[in-house]
Amino acid sequence: MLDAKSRHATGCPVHMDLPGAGRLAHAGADHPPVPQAKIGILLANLGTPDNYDYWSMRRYLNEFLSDRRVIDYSPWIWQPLLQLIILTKRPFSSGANYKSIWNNEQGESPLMTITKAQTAKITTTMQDRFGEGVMVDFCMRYGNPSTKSKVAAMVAAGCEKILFFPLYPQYAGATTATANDQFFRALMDAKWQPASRTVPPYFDQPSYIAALGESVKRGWEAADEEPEVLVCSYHGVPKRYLMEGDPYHCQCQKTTRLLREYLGWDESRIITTFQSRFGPEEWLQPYTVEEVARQAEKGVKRLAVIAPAFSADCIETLEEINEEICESFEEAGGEHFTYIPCLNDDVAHIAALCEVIEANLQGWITR
Ligand SMILES: C=CC1=C(C)c2cc3[nH]c(cc4nc(cc5[nH]c(cc1n2)c(C)c5CCC(=O)O)C(CCC(=O)O)=C4C)c(C)c3C=C
Ligand SMILES: [Fe+2]
Ligand SMILES: [Fe+2]
Repeated sequence: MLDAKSRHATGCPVHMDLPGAGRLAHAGADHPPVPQAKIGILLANLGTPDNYDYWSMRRYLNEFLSDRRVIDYSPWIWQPLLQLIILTKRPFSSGANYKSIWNNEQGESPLMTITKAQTAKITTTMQDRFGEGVMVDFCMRYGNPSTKSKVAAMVAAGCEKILFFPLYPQYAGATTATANDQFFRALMDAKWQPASRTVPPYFDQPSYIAALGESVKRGWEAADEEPEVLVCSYHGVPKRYLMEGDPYHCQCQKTTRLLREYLGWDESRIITTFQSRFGPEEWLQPYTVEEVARQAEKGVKRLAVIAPAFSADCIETLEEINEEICESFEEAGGEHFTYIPCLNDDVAHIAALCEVIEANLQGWITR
């Protein structure tokens, strides 16, 4: 009869160091199942409501706007304002905006549909390169699928290493850092904690800039008449965050410069602006909605907007840029407004993201 130690050794793939399929689960009364070792690549985006009704919107906005990386006021002051005023009104107005862009066929928001498409394509590329030992999935910082549930699923599937990739080209505390915080919180629950890495911002990756540049060229070709000015509209943050050391503003400015250099344009044709201001504080300037009106007042008739901070089209691009910002330009005398879509699951974008992933897998796996 085997004693406990040798029973463990007979079945446990880690202990026995069995190669390949030999690692498949041994389970018994005296040992948990141990799956084949894998590397997990977990993509992360911001999150989106499950639906556009009041309660779905309220749940989502509550989680989002209670995050102190997003709004850093003292909870003693902020929470009463949020719970009693903002969350009684905003779920209705934001819900109506979401309804206008909803993917009714799949019953989800565009951000969800696009993130799924990106994940499917990245999975194919990564498994072609590295085989079945690599597992790709996505999670959201707010709402579903939660970061916690996806980290738990990767650990249960045998991921002994996880590469966590927040899909924001530019770093911001309100996006990249809070996604990473949530990832590390999820790891706190793991008995067997995987080795983990987070992917740094990739705004200066040449293949990302080239993908943006090619999408601008396509936008120029598709426009009825060639636009005179390109506005690079980034999601805003309070100006105070820049003054307190957040590099987001600088990385946005540099993205525009690299894009301009890629296109070979001079500075008069391309502008950096910031959108989606929220609350009474000053945010990064110039505000997109005001700048497009100023351009029209200066005589610009044909203007294009691109949103390089978003890896996928979402409420902020499909609704805010295409409607509110377009209206502001046209009301001030502008005639042709072109919105250049986000890179989404475009071939060049997927190739750029896979290049970033592969660079960050160095030392863990090679082709
Ligand atoms: C209130 C403060 C906010 C900060 C700071 C902020 C930063 C920030 N956000 C993104 C990307 C996205 N934001 C999205 C939606 C969204 N953002 C805020 C507020 C702040 N964002 C709100 C209240 C909402 C919800 C919609 C609304 O009620 O207006 C989304 C879209 C999600 C979707 O479902 O489509 C994205 C993506 C970045 C990149 C950023 C700072 C760098
Ligand atoms: Fe936002
Ligand atoms: Fe700067």
